[in-house]
Amino acid sequence: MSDLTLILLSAGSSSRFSMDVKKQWLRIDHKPLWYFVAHRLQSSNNFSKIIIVSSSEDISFMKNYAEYTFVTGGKTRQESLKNALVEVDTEFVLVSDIARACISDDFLQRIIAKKGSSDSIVPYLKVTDTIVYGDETIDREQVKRVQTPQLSRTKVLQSALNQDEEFTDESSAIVSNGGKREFILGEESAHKITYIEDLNKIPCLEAPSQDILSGNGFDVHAFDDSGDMWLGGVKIDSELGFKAHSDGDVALHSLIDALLGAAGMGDIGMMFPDNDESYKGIDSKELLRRVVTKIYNFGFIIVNVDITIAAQKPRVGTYKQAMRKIISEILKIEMSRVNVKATTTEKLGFIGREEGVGVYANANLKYFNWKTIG
Ligand SMILES: Nc1ccn([C@@H]2O[C@H](COP(=O)(O)OP(=O)(O)OP(=O)(O)O)[C@@H](O)[C@H]2O)c(=O)n1
Ligand SMILES: C[C@](O)(CO)[C@H](O)COP(=O)(O)O
Repeated sequence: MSDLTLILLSAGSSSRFSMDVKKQWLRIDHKPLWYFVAHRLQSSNNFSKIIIVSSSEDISFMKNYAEYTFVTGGKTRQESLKNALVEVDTEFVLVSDIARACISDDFLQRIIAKKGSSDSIVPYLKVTDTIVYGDETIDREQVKRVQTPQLSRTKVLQSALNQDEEFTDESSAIVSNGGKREFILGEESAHKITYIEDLNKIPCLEAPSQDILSGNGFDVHAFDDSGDMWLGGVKIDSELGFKAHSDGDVALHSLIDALLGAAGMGDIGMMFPDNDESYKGIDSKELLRRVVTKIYNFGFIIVNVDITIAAQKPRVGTYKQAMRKIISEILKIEMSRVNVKATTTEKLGFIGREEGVGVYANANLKYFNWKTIG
């Protein structure tokens, strides 16, 4: 049984990366970056457990990829780490930023070989530029650029993080609590992705797959006379509305399912349960906006969508352009990539009997190609 647990910190908000996609979700071929890193480190060593710390929203999607121990993070890196340490039952713990994507096997082995020789084993890089602090040029030989992974005695780290102070790395907390740290030479390829430009500074990342990911949706709503009729994001001139927990926009619901299907993110009912009062009467454009934000955050772009409205009534021909316009604005794609079709069912079935409307939708996604920027 291994005496070492790996914690990967992935609960940051990626704000300095300044893109719609969070850096954790950039694709390396088909793998999200967080999974690429976990998989890479996992194959280098026999860890007792691998703990991934992330936001609860991310964790629900992360579970699609692999069976790690997932822990919900906190407001700061340190809070996230404290949450994860609760799950650690080994003598030693290796902690790394998920954003250090290209840690080499040789580097990892050098750190692990030092296990037990100090409370904290810390990789660093030397500084080669002149360093000015305020107005004073300081001795650069005394300056170290601290990296991760850092290897700590679990109990020492737990106690160090109980101090009433915020630390930016494990070793600083340990030293401030009276523990010892030992520095070892780090490596350039363990550089942290903070800004988009950092992607050019690390060597091991393959371009994202350019496969098309396709999803479909289908939804039906019955007519009722309780409210306005909304279809494809547009108010329809009708004395009837749709029976629903939300505003009943059956076309947008079908489209949401198509988008979630293409992304592998479940379905509309999982995301917006119809027993949740906060969604009562909600504008479905708002639901679509939330889904689109997630789609982009999780590293996808939307290629095109196609919607077929099966309705004996209302006639939707005159509304199709308006639907395409509003949908393209919400999806942040060209209007030419949004198609809306309508058909009757030749008076057959529940649609033909004018009891309600059914909508089929299709969506195609691709991974965001980060190789083309930066
Ligand atoms: N509340 C937080 C904040 C950060 N981290 C993690 O700590 C590491 C170092 O943080 P950084 O690279 O700065 O990531 P972000 O916090 O996401 O970036 P930013 O500050 O630009 O928002 C990252 O792996 C990040 O996911 C974390 O687990 N929990
Ligand atoms: C731990 C760390 O990676 C060492 O350099 C760094 O301090 C964390 O980055 P952050 O930007 O302060 O979260």
